[in-house]
Amino acid sequence: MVRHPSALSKFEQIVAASKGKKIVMFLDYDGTLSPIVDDPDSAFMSDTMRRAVRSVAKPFPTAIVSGRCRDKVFEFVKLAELYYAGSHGMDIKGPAKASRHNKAKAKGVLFQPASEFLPMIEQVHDSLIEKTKCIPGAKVENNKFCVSVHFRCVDEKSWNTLAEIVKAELKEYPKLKLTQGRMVFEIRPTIKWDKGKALEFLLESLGFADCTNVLPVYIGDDRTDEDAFKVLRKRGQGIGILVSKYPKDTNASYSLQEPAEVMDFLLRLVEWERLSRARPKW
Ligand SMILES: O=P(O)(O)OC[C@H]1O[C@H](O[C@H]2O[C@H](CO)[C@@H](O)[C@H](O)[C@H]2O)[C@H](O)[C@@H](O)[C@@H]1O
Repeated sequence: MVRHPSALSKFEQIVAASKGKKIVMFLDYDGTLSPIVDDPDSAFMSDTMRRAVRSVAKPFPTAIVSGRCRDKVFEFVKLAELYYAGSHGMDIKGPAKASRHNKAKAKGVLFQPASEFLPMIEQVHDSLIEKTKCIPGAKVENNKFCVSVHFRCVDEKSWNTLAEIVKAELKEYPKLKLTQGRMVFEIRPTIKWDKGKALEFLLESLGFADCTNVLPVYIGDDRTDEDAFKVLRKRGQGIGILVSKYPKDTNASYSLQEPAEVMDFLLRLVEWERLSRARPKW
């Protein structure tokens, strides 16, 4: 498998592609801004990473796109000036306050294409809490429009049993589907909506629909981020960056090894923007 070039070593190539264009940043949370840890409730973001994200969001409109529910990812990130797309893009909200990025339409935008699924997701969540009690280490997380069933702390011998419990539950809900992330089963509505659609929705809300003068940059580590990388490829516009230590099959064009490198990349972008503003234009 090919290792995609490092977004740090190809930094000049990336910023050259942004000439005459507005960069819009899209950042996944787990595994991208915070390191992967055993307990999903302890996936804290460092203060230095928070400062880097805050700095990048000043010159560039910035969105967090996560599988987590929006409120929870906001509790971790704590930056009110950002856009948030929680539940794999099914819960989108813009900053309440006006900023220089948000044209009237994007300010306070709220979009929840799966709201009819709320009661069903609640039911599945409650039922899976009961049914997985017999599997030590299993953790069921309510992500509002989806449910995550974690097996990172489950003995490998019980992975199949847990998968069977989840699959059996889903048989009762044909309108829900099962996908897999990093040591987690993700239960989601079957609607045609994902992180890629959320990216397109946010670009449109920001006033960049059908524009050629925009360069979306999406950084993510998980399978669900591939939907966004695919959208960028299809548009022939934007930069997809996969966070991974190992070569993977991906639709991204560049890679970064871990959250520490993501932070370096964000800070380099901030510095490049500062210098390009200061440079005389003749
Ligand atoms: O789209 P993301 O922001 O990357 O969210 C995807 C899932 O991330 C979380 O789970 C993952 O990170 C946990 C903490 O490091 C880790 O324990 C778990 O094994 C990973 O799968 C989150 O808890 C899930 O709800 C998200 O769907």
